This record gives sequence, structure tokens and C-alpha cells, in this order.
Amino acid sequence: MSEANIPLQARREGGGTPLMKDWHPSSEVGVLTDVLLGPAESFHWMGEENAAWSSLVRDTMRKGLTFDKQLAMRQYREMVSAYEDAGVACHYLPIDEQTPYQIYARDSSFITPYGAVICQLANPRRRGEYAAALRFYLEHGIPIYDMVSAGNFEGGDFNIIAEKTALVGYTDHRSEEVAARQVARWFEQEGWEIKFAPIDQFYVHIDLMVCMLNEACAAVCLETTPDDIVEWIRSKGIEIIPASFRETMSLGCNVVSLGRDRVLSTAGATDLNAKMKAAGFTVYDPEMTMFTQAGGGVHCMCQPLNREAA
Ligand SMILES: NC(=O)NCCC[C@H](N)C(=O)O
Repeated sequence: MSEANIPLQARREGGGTPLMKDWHPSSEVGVLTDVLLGPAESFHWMGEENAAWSSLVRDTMRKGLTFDKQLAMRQYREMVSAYEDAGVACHYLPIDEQTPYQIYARDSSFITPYGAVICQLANPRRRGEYAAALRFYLEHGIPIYDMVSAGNFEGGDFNIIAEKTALVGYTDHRSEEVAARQVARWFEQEGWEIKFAPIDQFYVHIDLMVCMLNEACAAVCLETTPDDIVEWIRSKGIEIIPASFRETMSLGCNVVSLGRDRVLSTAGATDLNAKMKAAGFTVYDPEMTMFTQAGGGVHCMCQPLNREAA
């Protein structure tokens, strides 16, 4: 086990990295107390510069939909109000006018119980987002666990399913297998169980189709999620609330557990919202079309920094 003091690398080779003391993001389902969001002020649609990277954006462009900044600001405030209403403290990445898609704060980094991992984004127009993420973590005393170096890996593909258990997705277009394996090896050395989720690039990230709701329940799109992953989720004793293909492809399955059976969803996910309510969840459902039509939902838009133990 290496004890070398390497800057920006809290990770101990071979495992045994100490847990963070003040931040506890060990699950996706404990009561959320602190969330990291991207700044809405610098957000606008990138159009062609995103289309090559997202089937969802290509769909938006085919439909001729357009960006409305005022509407985006209103929708973003509605989302922030939902977090505040749920008692969550919102933290913000510093603005960088060059990276409008840092609004999707899930992807430039991902938080773990040992510190944050700084990712490598595939789209050159998003790659610079690492800088704001790094600045935020350093300013808040959050250790950098490590930085992905083997290839592209985006935070939407690191999906914590249970304590020390994660799905690691890759499409070899956005996240690449070589980098997914680098990340997986780190966590396996820490004693985690990792299940790889290779998916077609059409689906962008695994968090588009699998999102935890509480420790015993997940929203999953059964049409798009490979059977072995569905079986693996069920083998963990997790019940599945199915999201339809149509809602999934509009980011309807991309929801955030706020803990205590409360979920942040979107108004567009009417079918999933009804199912979650019927299962006893309290559902916040702001209208988020200016963000979902640009290819990312409320799960893509947040990095949960701290949760109470589930
Ligand atoms: N985790 C996610 O699925 N993030 C969505 C990112 C959306 C953005 N339009 C992108 O394609 O990069």
C-alpha cells in the first residue's frame, strides 16, 4: 500500500484510502443534505457542438426546438426551490462562460466517500469543465481521490447502487472501456463490487436508465437496460419501478433520491411520477424542458455531496 504524499491524489494504491470526515456520499439514497449544481447563468444550448455526442440532442434538433434563456432560468430556480424545500443546501460550481454544459454537474467529476474523482469528458467543448470542478473541491476542502487518466470517463457512468457497490457504464464513445476499467480497479481495490454496464452510445450514460430511489427501490428502463444488469440489480434485493422507453429517452428516468422516500423528478415523467407516488414516494416535479431537451435531466444536473447514512 502506497503512503506517498502525491498532490491531488488521496487514493492509496492497493486500497485502504481513508473516508472523508465531513462529507458522506456513500450512497445515492441517504437523506441529501448538500448538493453541487452547475451555474445556470452560463448555460445555453451548444447545438451542433453537442449533436455528435448525443442522440437526445439530435432528436431535439430534428424537432426544431429552440432554447429560451428566460424559461431556462425559471425552470432552474424551480429546481433549486425543490432542493431548498427538501432541506438541501445548494453549492455551485464557479461560472466559466466557455463551458455552458457544466450545468450537467454530474459529468466533470464524481464524488465518492474518499473524495472526488476528476473525470475526462469526451466532447472537446466540455473537457474544460474539469477546472471548475477542481477549483470547487479544493476551495471546500474536499480531497481529490484521483483523476482519470486512461481515457474518457464521465460521472454519469459511475452509479452507486448500494454501499460499496456501483454500476460503471461505458459506451466507448463518451466513457471509454479503458477508462471505466481504470476507475473500476481503484474501487475494487477499496473492496467495492463493480458491475460493468456496456451500453450503446445512443443511450449516452447509464444514469439515463438506472437511478436509485431508496435503498430498496430503483427506477429502471427495462427496454434499454441489459438483462444481466436488471438481474444484478434485483439480486441485490432492489425492487424495480419501470420507466417507459419514451420517458427514459426524454430524461424521465434520470431522477434524484432526496432520501426519506422523496424524489426529485421532472414534470414530463408523468407515467414514472404516478408509479413512484403509488409506491409511496413524495415526488418533486419541476418543469425542466430547457435542460432535458439539451440531453440531461435532474440527475445529470447534480453531484450529491453529502447524505445522512441511509
Ligand atoms: N449524466 C448525463 O447523462 N449527462 C447529460 C449530459 C448532457 C449534455 N447535453 C451532453 O451531451 O454532454
